[in-house]
Amino acid sequence: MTAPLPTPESGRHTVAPQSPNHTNTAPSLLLENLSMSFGAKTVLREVNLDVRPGQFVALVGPSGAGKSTLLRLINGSHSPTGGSVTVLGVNPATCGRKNLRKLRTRVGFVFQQFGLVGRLSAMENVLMGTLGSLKMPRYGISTYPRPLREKAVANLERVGLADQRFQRCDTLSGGQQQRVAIARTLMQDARIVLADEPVASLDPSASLSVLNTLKKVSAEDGFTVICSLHQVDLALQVSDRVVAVRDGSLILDTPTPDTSEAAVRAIYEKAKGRTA
Ligand SMILES: Nc1ncnc2c1ncn2[C@@H]1O[C@H](COP(=O)(O)OP(=O)(O)OP(=O)(O)O)[C@@H](O)[C@H]1O
Repeated sequence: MTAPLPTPESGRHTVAPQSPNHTNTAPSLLLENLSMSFGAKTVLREVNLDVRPGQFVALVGPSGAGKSTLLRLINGSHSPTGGSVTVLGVNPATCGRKNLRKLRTRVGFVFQQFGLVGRLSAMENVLMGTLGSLKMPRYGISTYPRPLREKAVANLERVGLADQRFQRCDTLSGGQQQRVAIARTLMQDARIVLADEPVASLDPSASLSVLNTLKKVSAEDGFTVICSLHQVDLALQVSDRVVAVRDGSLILDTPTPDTSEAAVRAIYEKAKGRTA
């Protein structure tokens, strides 16, 4: 059953589709009139967005549109020059260092370049996802508490890599490495995962496999995903909702079933036309 859509307020992109089981919960992410400038350059303009728990949002838009900046604002790596970000009920720009550290344990990040330690095994990289919650640094798998080791194996199983757990990460394929990075994020029990072009360096088949893995585990655990992607076909295959940014403005916010590949591709074509 599809949840009814709220009536959009005039002039604002507001709540789009909601996860059917989470219709009355607080948003995972709320952006209100969010603006960002670097010096004289305005990169984001008055962005409004309300994302409910469990949604998989594909963030699309041409190069330079402001997608990574948006993810960095959500993560608290940048402070906005206007408006506000509320993530899991917390404003990362004003919550203070201690609360920001706490918030980041509940916000996972998946990067284009995986962010793994190549000379370490898949298992140890996954265990490193728990370091934020441990008091002491750890050296080697056996120095992690047993329940965490069991959880790491379970998470590697969930992403289809239990058999490769002792393999060095730099000997895994790109798609496998990104699935290790997802398993590492699962160790945090994150409630929201920000993925910045997670499949940009992978071939189409590995890209689909990684995104399907992310979708599967997010559905199992009920966490929210905000995933920037340039591959329009993949964005439409895996997301519940498509949000497009162009020149720093949010220009499309729609349930995925209500849009088409042509409509999303047109956003890129128009940008190309302007710079041609
Ligand atoms: N720290 C910074 N200082 C100055 N300008 C910045 C900074 N970070 C980003 N920008 C500028 O902001 C604009 C948006 O960049 P951003 O990386 O957010 O775009 P994007 O949509 O993620 O692009 P891509 O798809 O190519 O990754 C670009 O013009 C970029 O040069």
